[in-house]
This record gives sequence, structure tokens and C-alpha cells, in this order.
Amino acid sequence: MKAFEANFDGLVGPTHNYSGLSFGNVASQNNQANVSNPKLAALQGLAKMKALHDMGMVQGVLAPQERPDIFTLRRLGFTGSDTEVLAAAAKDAPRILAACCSASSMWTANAATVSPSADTADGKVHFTPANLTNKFHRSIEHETTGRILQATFSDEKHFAHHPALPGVEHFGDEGAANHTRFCHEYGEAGVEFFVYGRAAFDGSRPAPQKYPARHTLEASEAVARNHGLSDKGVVYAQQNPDVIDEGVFHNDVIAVGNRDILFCHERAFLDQSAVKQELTEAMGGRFRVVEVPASQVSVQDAVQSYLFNSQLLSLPDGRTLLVIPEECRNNERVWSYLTELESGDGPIDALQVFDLKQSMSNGGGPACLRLRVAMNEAELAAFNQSTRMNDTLYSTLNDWVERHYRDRLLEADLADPQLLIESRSALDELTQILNLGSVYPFQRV
Ligand SMILES: NCCC[C@H](NC(=O)CCC(=O)O)C(=O)O
Repeated sequence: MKAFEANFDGLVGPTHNYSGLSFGNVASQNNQANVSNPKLAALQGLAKMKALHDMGMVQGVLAPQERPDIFTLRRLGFTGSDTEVLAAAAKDAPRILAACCSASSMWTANAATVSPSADTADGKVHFTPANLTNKFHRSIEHETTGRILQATFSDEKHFAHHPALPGVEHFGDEGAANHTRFCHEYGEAGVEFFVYGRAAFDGSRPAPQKYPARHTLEASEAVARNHGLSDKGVVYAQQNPDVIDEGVFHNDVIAVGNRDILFCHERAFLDQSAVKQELTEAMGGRFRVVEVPASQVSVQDAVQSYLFNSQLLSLPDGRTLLVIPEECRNNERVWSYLTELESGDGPIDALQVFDLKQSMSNGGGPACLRLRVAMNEAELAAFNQSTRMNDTLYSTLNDWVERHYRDRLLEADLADPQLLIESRSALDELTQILNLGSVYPFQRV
């Protein structure tokens, strides 16, 4: 059966803001307290989704989360009416309030790890929502993420859903941002490549010194077991701990892969030559690596431009496209590398630039915004078609954003009870547009 790679992008939620919540993520830290524009952020994301749909790619939408997260604030001891909860949190714990208002679920590369049916023992597509334990504001996503994934991929004949791993640092799991699947054809068994920052149960292994390694080897191994992957279909690699300390908080900031191509920086992995060899062997010798030398693009340039946070796509006409953020064009060294790459005879044929500045300013590029789900024709027909991008859904969602979103948000606005009302009424309407049922806590009380 023919199979395709679908990209499910996170729709940016109405509370998108810059709160500097992610220690180790340079953009998040540098833009703390800047004014955000949630409306523009959502429209920029939708424009990318529509463009991929127009290229003939299968494109889906994943709904954002309910924020402000009143339910978490109540768990933390804030009481009274919703308005009183917001006011008390703003007064006594403004940083906790900010964490409970983040629109960070937009970066759906962190939503889950997905294994296509060709790789799994039971022949189903498997999903494990990432626990995102390392950052409090992200650790409160996985439950609702799981419900949104179940509402998007609900047919039990084809889709299997697991709960997130235990929410402790030993099993820190950042999902598909640290997972890539290689294959020759999407419908054939592939090689799932799990990249981790540290080994939690082995203190003798190297680890970053300055910034956290969010993802552990043990988390990846547990996901591989739960998904029923075969030993020969899995390769593990450790991220170079030094580059984590230079701001590479996820592997998708320094490497991206698709089919039989790995595009990465030469300093991406610990013992990089062994990693390349292991992947090549697992791929039966047919594997291509495009490795960018530090002499042309430094790790700092990669972190600043998000060159590797690109989408490497196989277009319907067979060409390979690299989808990059505008920041790549604005960096002289990166752009000169890319111009050479495009005109050379390597595996990357074309470039497409997108303006994703609102998301980029929080450390999320084109690849962070999407969750890849490779599916065969039967699975494609079985997922929730109301979440599939097309011309009608694009204009419906644009109109929905125009009606519900603000174009300016500061930390001081997060306690505004009106923002909570706006956000909930927008999401209530969205669940109808996307036919999701009651996935949000406020719809379930
Ligand atoms: N894959 C990209 C994830 C970016 C995300 N940034 C944030 O959460 C920043 C939020 C803020 O600082 O307001 C993160 O670091 O996990």
C-alpha cells in the first residue's frame, strides 16, 4: 500500500507570549518580556500549513491547549472563582502564572513520539505523548495532548495510544524533537533514530555542564519497547553534550532527517562517525549524510538561524525540499552555505523560506511546529478528516483567528480575566471546527 508523510502542525494558542520560561533555550531567554502578537503567530503558522498543502503534502492541524491553565493553578493551591485564582496567582506567584499561560503546545514536535505501522509489532501507528518533565510549563501539556491525539487519530483498528512516561527526570522525554525515522519508502519498515541528552541511570556517561539535557536514553528505550519496535529497526545516539551547552536544547536544532537523508552539523552527536556508520548499516548501506562543517556554519550560527530546524520534505514530484525560517536568509554564512547546497548536486533540490518570527522568538522553527505521522492510504482515510488542511479549513481557521485573537500580549495581560474568557470561547468553537469532542478541562467539568 502506498504511504505518505503527513505533517501535523500545532495551531498557536491565543495566549502566545514571551515569558523566558526555557532555561537553555537561547531565544526564549533573550526575548523574555517582549511584546508578543498571538494573532500574527497563529496566522504565520497557518500560512506554512497552507503552503505545504498547496505543494501536495498531507497537512494536518493539532489543536492548542487550554490556557491560562486554571486547573493546574488550583492544584497549586489557588482558590476561589476563576478570576480570583488568576488574581491571587498574579500577586503571589507571577512566574507560575506565566508558566500556566504558555502557548508552548504549538511546538508539536514535542507533542509525542510516533512510530508508523510499518515499524511496529502489531501493525498499528503508535503514539506516546512526551512528558516534557524538564520544564514545568511544558510538563502540564501531555494529558490534554494525549486527548487531542486520540481525537485526531481515534480509529482503534489503526492507531494505538500510550500514556506519557513517568514524570521524573530519569524518563525525561521531549518526543519527536529527538526522534527521526529513516526509510527508503514510507510504507516499508524503517529505522527509528532516538537521540538523547544523557543516560539517567549511568553517572559515568558524559552530560552537559551548563544547560539541562532534557531527554534521557532510558526514556527513548521505554518508548521503543512500548511501540513494539524491533532491535534492528532502532538506533540510539547521544547528542554532543557540548552543543547542548551552546544552546542546542533539542536534537532538531542541529539535525533533521527524512527517508534516506540525514542533514546535520558535524558537531551534532557524540562519536559522530560511529553514529553515521550505525545508521548506514541499519539502512542496508543505502544512506546519505549531508554534514555541515563548523568552518562554514558554526554551532552558534545554527542556533541563531535554526538552519537544522528545517523540514526536509519529499515532494510529490520526487524533489527534496528544505523548508527554512527567514532567519537563515538573514545570516550571511548560513545563506551562502544554503545557496551552494541548493545549486550543488547533493540530495537537497530546493529551498523555501517562511516568516515564523513569532514562534522563532521563543526558539521554535519550522520543524518544531510539526509532528510527523507517516501513514498508509487506509490510515490516511481513518484519521479525523476535520483536522486535515484544505482551502476551506484554511479560511475557516484564518477567520477564527481574526475574530478571537489579540495582536498584543504582555506578561501583565495574563491575569486579565477577559483573556481567559476569550481563550475558552475560541477553543470551544475550535473543537467544533475540528470535530474533537470535549478535549479541554473546562469542557469536562
Ligand atoms: N521545539 C521548540 C520548543 C521551544 C519551547 N520554547 C518555550 O517553551 C518558550 C516559552 C517562553 O519562554 O515563553 C521549549 O523550550 O520547549
